[in-house]
Amino acid sequence: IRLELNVCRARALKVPIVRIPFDVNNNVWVIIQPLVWKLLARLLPNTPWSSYPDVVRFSHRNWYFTEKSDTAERFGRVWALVSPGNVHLQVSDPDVIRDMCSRWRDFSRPVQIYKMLAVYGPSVVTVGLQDWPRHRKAVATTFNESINQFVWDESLRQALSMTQYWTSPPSSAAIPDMEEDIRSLSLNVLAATAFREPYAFRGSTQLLQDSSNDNKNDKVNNTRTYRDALRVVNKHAIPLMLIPYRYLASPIPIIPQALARIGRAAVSLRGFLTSMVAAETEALNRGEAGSGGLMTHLVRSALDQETAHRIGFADDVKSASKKGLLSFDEILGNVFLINFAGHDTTAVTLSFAMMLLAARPDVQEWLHDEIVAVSGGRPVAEWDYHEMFPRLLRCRAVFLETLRLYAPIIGLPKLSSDKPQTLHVPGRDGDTLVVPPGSEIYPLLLCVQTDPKYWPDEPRKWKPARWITQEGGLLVPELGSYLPWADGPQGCPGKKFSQVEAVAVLAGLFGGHRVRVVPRRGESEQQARGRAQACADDVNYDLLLRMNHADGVRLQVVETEVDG
Ligand code: HEM
Repeated sequence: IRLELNVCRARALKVPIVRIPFDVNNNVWVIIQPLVWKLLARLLPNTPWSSYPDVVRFSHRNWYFTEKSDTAERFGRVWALVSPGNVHLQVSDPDVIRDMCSRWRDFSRPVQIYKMLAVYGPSVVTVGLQDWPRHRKAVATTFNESINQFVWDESLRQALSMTQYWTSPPSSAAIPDMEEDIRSLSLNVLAATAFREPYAFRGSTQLLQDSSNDNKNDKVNNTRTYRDALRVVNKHAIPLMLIPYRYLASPIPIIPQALARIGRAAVSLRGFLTSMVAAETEALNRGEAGSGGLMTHLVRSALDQETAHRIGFADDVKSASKKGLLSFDEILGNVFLINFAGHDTTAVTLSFAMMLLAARPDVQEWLHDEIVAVSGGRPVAEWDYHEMFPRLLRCRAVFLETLRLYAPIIGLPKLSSDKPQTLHVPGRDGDTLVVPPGSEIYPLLLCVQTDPKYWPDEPRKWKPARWITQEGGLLVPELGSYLPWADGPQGCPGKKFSQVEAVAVLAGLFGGHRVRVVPRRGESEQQARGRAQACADDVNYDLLLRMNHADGVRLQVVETEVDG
């Protein structure tokens, strides 16, 4: 009955409708659906996914990825996915998406689904419309060119250490855990950028060794440094979002040891952050420069200048809000958020890029030629950010193309305000769509990013070369047709940060090395590469888009042979 009531609501909008029996985000369905798909594959082996009826295809949580631009062809640029839970309007018109992103008050982010990210306090993604500009102003000022310069230097340093780890035994035969190593690298870059304090790279096997030594020495916490605490907190963010860390860390005996350990790491992280924020505040009060990291910029943009000498921060959220500043808890909330938003997004994209590059030695060659030409054979320690980053267009192309097809965030839900909102949608009656108050609307990023109208050259193929124009510059996609970092005032402030990190890592690695797939017994090199491509296309979307079985393809990094 609820499904049919929702169908009636959707019909009133005069848009094509696809019915599904469960809301794709329904918690029970999220948990049981992998089993359902496994069972289906077993019962009907070799049945192509495209031959299933819509009711099956659109009940899959990954339908954005599997359908790509087909929905625009079949249903047009605005249509509705209707379940007993809700009507989800789907939009794949670049102009309409940009219009919605710029009208952030009319089409806001549904903050209630991000509330759980407020582990240490409110942040730019958890507060309502009224407080959002205050948070955004403080967060946006932290991202500047001096930070990018540091990200470049640190990412190169980490990439060299990672390459050394990958080319030394035991990893030289095959990388034990490529995804985990790239996550470590990305975490080290973020941790170092916060306070301009570098950390040594530790590969997955070294981390296992560290943790077993800690257990032997009875160190229950393994959070000796800010980076270690951040690693545990980021890795176990989901339990921390569900249960307040104070409860996990409390000495209640019924709390399992594993959870208690996570709780203690969260308490340690708060302690590190508190003392670091205090140090930055004192430096400011003494008229000193501070560390110059992300944290210095955040503290300075959020600090209450009038009372800095006395208490450092506006006392509470209310007084901070009156002055347009951030309270202490809000600063901690935003530091956590920046770390959370900036860690896995870049790391999973780099992991996809590694897998795809392993499948395509020709693209590695293409990258290598550019890196050698731009660096002029100088050692990595002399690679200058301002001189090299703008010229490493092929490295940037690999990252941009990976984000086009494998964007880590593929759903950007919007909620229309409490008044009807009009959108200009060409081709509809009167070229308008009136969106009822409180409607959920989803811009279909992967649909526009694979639409042949905007990406005419084999849009579903991973082809980094499409980003290099005939004049040798970087392609500027048609407005609204490429949105992995979203768009408008609420778009990602870490866009350049992530590009600088990714380009440095790719240049640092592929300047002198190649990655290859280790073939299975009896498998040809060609078949092994096909397996790497298939692995990149076998994905799951939990918090981010990830490969299901990256560990099923063994990669090896080898030094590039010098000609002659
Ligand atoms: C490939 C890498 C990245 C991608 C694809 C990405 C994507 C996005 C997207 C799509 C949003 C908007 C989310 C929404 O509206 O619901 C966003 C927001 C945000 N991102 Fe990123 N991001 C990346 C890297 C980073 C990095 C490296 C940082 C920081 C170091 C960062 C910090 C943030 C923050 C703070 C926000 C919230 C902005 C606001 O609400 O005003 N991101 N990101």
